Amino acid sequence: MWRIWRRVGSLSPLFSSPKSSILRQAPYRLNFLGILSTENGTPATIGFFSKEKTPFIAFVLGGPGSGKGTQCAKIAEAFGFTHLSAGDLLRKEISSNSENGAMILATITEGKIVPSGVTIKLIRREMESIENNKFLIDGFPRSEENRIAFERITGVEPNIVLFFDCPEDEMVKRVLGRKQGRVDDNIDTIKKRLKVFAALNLPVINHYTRRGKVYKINAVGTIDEVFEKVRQVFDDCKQMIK
Ligand SMILES: Nc1ncnc2c1ncn2[C@@H]1O[C@H](COP(=O)(O)OP(=O)(O)O)[C@@H](O)[C@H]1O
Ligand SMILES: O=c1ccn([C@@H]2O[C@H](COP(=O)(O)OP(=O)(O)O)[C@@H](O)[C@H]2O)c(=O)[nH]1
Ligand SMILES: [Mg+2]
Repeated sequence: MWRIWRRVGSLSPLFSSPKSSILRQAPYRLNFLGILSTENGTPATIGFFSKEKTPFIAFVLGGPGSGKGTQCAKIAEAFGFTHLSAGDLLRKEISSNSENGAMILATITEGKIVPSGVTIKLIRREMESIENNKFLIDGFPRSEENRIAFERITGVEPNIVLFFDCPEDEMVKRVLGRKQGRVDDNIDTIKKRLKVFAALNLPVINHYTRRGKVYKINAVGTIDEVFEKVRQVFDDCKQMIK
């Protein structure tokens, strides 16, 4: 059984339940390759959804500029995770002139959300090609539709969700100071992204809060100060990270 028990710590004010299961205990599930896999593993599955290879997944969420990417880089280094930034994967698609490139560019420029199928395909491709069992999925899911599609396609839920909680004025300041040449790092797009965050992304965080999976982290402070709080979360979760 894929059942784990989580310690409840002072770090996790959003916990609604002291225990949760890694996987929803569905009678069957589809793996990334579309192979039907039963609870007891028959027929044999390939990829992540065989029991031996089911990865530990942390979704890393928060508004634009809350520090997701910065903290993910530090978590990856300190705890051996593979960092998958959904935004970076989409930007790579744009620069590789893929068939969806123009649509993705227009969507990002407007601060809207790329269709779930496109983003999940990119995440899936990375997860299948990387030999690691610990993934940080940064900036995804950004809507309930994203979340439901991911869970339907993979048959799994994230083990934990980090939520970087940051005041809007601080997020705006950080995004405008980012200087990475991004098409969406301008005041007009940021305003739209903040609205999209409140309308579509917060419901995802609320959903996982109800599932007892969210670690809410105050994102105000220096990068190192924030990372100390993040480190405590991952130290706390060591038992459940394979
Ligand atoms: N704790 C922090 N304090 C000040 N600036 C930060 C902090 N964390 C990140 N930044 C800076 O803010 C900008 C946005 O950070 P980033 O990690 O890209 O956020 P996100 O991925 O959530 O949009 C970057 O320029 C980054 O260097
Ligand atoms: O799952 C995702 C992740 C990103 N984006 C798009 O890519 C942009 C930039 O995302 P990223 O995570 O890079 O931004 P950040 O929050 O780090 O500033 C978002 O505003 C969306 O337009 C998306 O559509 N789906
Ligand atoms: Mg980012």
